[in-house]
Amino acid sequence: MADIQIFDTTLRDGEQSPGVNLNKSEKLEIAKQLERLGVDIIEAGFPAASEGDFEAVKLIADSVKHSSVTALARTHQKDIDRAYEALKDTERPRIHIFLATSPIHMEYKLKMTEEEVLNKSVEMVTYAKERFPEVEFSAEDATRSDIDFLCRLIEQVIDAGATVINLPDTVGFTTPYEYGRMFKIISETVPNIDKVNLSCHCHDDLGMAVANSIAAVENGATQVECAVNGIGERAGNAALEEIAVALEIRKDFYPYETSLILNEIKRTSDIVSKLTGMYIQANKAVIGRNAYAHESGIHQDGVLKNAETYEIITPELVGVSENTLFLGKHSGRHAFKDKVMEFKLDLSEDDITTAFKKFKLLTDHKKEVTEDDIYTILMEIKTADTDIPMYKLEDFQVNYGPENGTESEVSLRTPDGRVVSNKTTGSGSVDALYGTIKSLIDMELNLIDYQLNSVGRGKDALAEAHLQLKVDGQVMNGRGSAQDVIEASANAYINAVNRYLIKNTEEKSVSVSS
Ligand SMILES: CC(=O)SCCNC(=O)CCNC(=O)[C@H](O)C(C)(C)COP(=O)(O)OP(=O)(O)OC[C@H]1O[C@@H](n2cnc3c(N)ncnc32)[C@H](O)[C@@H]1OP(=O)(O)O
Ligand SMILES: CC(C)C(=O)C(=O)O
Ligand SMILES: [Mg+2]
Repeated sequence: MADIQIFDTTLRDGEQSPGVNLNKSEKLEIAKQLERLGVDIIEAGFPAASEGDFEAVKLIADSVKHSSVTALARTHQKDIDRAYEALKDTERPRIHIFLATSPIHMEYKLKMTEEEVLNKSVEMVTYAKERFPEVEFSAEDATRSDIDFLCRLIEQVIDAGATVINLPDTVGFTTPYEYGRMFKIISETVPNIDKVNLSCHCHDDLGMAVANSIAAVENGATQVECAVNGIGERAGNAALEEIAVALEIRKDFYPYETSLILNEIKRTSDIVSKLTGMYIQANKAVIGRNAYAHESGIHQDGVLKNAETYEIITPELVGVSENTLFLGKHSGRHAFKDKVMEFKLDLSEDDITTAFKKFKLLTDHKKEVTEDDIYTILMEIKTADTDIPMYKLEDFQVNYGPENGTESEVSLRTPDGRVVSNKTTGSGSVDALYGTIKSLIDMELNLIDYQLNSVGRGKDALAEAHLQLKVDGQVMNGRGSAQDVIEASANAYINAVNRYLIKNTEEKSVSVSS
């Protein structure tokens, strides 16, 4: 077993990032990639929070084989029962129970005394242990808790059957020295601490989540909780890729092994970024676009003479490669399939046929089809895997008119198979287009956020639009790509509406059958 267990919370704490809203198939794609990355534990969600979360955790638990799957629960029997229902068929189930231990959380949020928190924790760990072989207990807001109370509580929940004790820095308040000292005190004071794995869970409010996690490891933590691209509540969680690469590059200093397959990092980061719509800043450590670029003359000169003058991480280590050319206009299905299999996605023959058709269409317009383009196509196919009737863009036209406004005409196929059309005017191309689509859909639609990016470089790069749309009061993310920016924008808008239909149809069918 590796010295440090990697507990990935991208699908739970990561999904708590404002505006992130993944559906079941998107969560499954991310979970499978986390498994390929070699994470030890995947926190798949919070089953008691919603039917959608329950379904996603169950799907992941039933599909993932090489990582342990866990789910979050409050100290309520019904949360633990719900987690048990979702996880019971996975090979290595773990429950993750939490309760806050800081004075401010106990007094104002929970309205409980120290003794009540202690007794409830013991009671629920005991209850969970009758159902799960692995029980993780988190003392929420541990870094603002009284250390003597924390030690007393930890000792008792270990006696009740906890196998992992997590000490979260819930509000990103601590510093490396202070957090390390807390782990040291707990390791030296709690008499039965050697029976459990100690875990850290850091938030990045003061920009110290990764440094704090490493300080915890230096002081006895054997599990690190983190999220891909550092996503998570508020400023996010400690970034998995930064912790993994820091431990690897500085192994002279940190002699700890993890079971991560480092050259899967870039692929994992790309999937998470694409599906969550959370873009990665160019200068982000390890996976940012500029992380391996050398701009200034003296640096370029040094790198040409010896790359190690300015490069401590090689791009290959984390799977960053030149965005290589894919196949061309004259490629056949066999060669295409061979190349596509290199992405290691779980693709059916139907998926490959659909992807091949889209690839051929693209080669009609785009001179250079890259791996990124194909990846975008494959991700769209993988995550739109549903029989639920949806809206489809049939045709559109936008006529830019600076004086009388821009005119847009759109034809949509509705979920019940009709084709509806309308023409409206707006203040710009996207405004006009969205106004027309909105007029064709009988729901309350309000655009909250819209972003446009290019996939890859060059004038014929694919455009990728991401947006947030309030659909009948629920905030939905939408994503669309196309070679044309207007078409990508239309696809993203319709995608958000369709995601709403999928979410609500799935939730309805679950509550009818349960
Ligand atoms: C630090 C973290 O990341 S914690 C995880 C945060 N994640 C989430 O909250 C997931 C999304 N949440 C939800 O969907 C909802 O909040 C639910 C379904 C979990 C609960 O919804 P509701 O029942 O409507 O309660 P609401 O969210 O308003 O308030 C939370 C309640 O849980 C209580 N609570 C909070 N933490 C815990 C805990 N660990 N154990 C037991 N009760 C808790 C609060 O005190 C409050 O109780 P109250 O209603 O008696 O005042
Ligand atoms: C639920 C716990 C582990 C959490 O996310 C936090 O305290 O930040
Ligand atoms: Mg957290």
